[in-house]
Amino acid sequence: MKEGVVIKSTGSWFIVRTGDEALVPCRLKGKLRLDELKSTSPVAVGDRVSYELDTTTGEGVISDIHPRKNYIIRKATNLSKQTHILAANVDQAILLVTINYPITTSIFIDRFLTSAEAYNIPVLLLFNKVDRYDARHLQQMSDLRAVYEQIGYQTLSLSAKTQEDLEEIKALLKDKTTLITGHSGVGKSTLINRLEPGLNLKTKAISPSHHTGTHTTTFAEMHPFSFGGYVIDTPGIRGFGLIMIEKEELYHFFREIFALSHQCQFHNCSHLHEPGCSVKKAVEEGEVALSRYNSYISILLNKDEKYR
Ligand SMILES: Nc1nc2c(ncn2[C@@H]2O[C@H](COP(=O)(O)OP(=O)(O)OP(=O)(O)O)[C@@H](O)[C@H]2O)c(=O)[nH]1
Ligand SMILES: [Zn+2]
Repeated sequence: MKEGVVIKSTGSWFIVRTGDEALVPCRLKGKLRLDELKSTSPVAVGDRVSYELDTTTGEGVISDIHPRKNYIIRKATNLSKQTHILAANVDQAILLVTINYPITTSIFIDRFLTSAEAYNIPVLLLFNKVDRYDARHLQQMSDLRAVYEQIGYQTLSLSAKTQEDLEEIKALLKDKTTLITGHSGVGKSTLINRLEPGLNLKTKAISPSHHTGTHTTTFAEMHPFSFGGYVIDTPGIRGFGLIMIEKEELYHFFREIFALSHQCQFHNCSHLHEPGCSVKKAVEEGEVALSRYNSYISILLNKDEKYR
């Protein structure tokens, strides 16, 4: 029996990378396929697996998935009840944000942070395209960075296109498995190519016709860094549905709101309109960012369906 890490999945075929860096095409053993009926594919990139190698064909059959440290799931399609495991065993995530070209909204950021908080995955917020910003954009960026730094998220700004020195980012990625995400066109492929020039991921100018088909299931892909570690690219994924989170629990994943909630008059306070709500008081006093509170309300009241 051999072992390796799944670095690519098409749903029925998997590429497994072994300790000696060989890439083995694998299929799933029949029994594993039937097991998790609710999932469109029981194996995801980042999974550690055992497989039997057929030495005549060079192909493997995956017989066992090792226990996962964590995993990220989303709905298989917007309409489906089936889930889709996007990635497993993720150490951290990078959310690539652009103030403009394209605009990344606060609600989009907060939705992602909420998911990551629920999965217990640390997030680094990287603000890209600083070379293109005017004074007003730069001010917006530093305001936004302050909002997230204040609640304990690490932020950095960069230009994936023009910046010479990316050592600070490399050091943060080294020997870890990092999921990278962000709107289409924020520069994910550009950044990954700069970090690992041999990969040659396709980049493209932003087009008005977005690939937002509701019936296509997107698979993530994992690329090894020559300096150690992996990056998981999530092409065309617009966001992560918060499918595991009950409304009553949502505030647990807004860390600064959660921290204040213990002081609310009612232990089951939703922080909407209850008297004696310490969260609303903190928003009024400017201690909790209004944008964060608004994101909380939007998600709670389902006002941002299109960001799913
Ligand atoms: N000016 C400037 N342009 C950038 C920067 N980073 C990326 N771009 C450009 O933005 C466009 C989109 O970049 P991509 O790397 O394809 O974006 P992506 O996030 O991979 O997009 P998807 O693959 O659709 O998810 C390309 O034209 C890049 O050259 C940057 O730091 N500054
Ligand atoms: Zn409250």
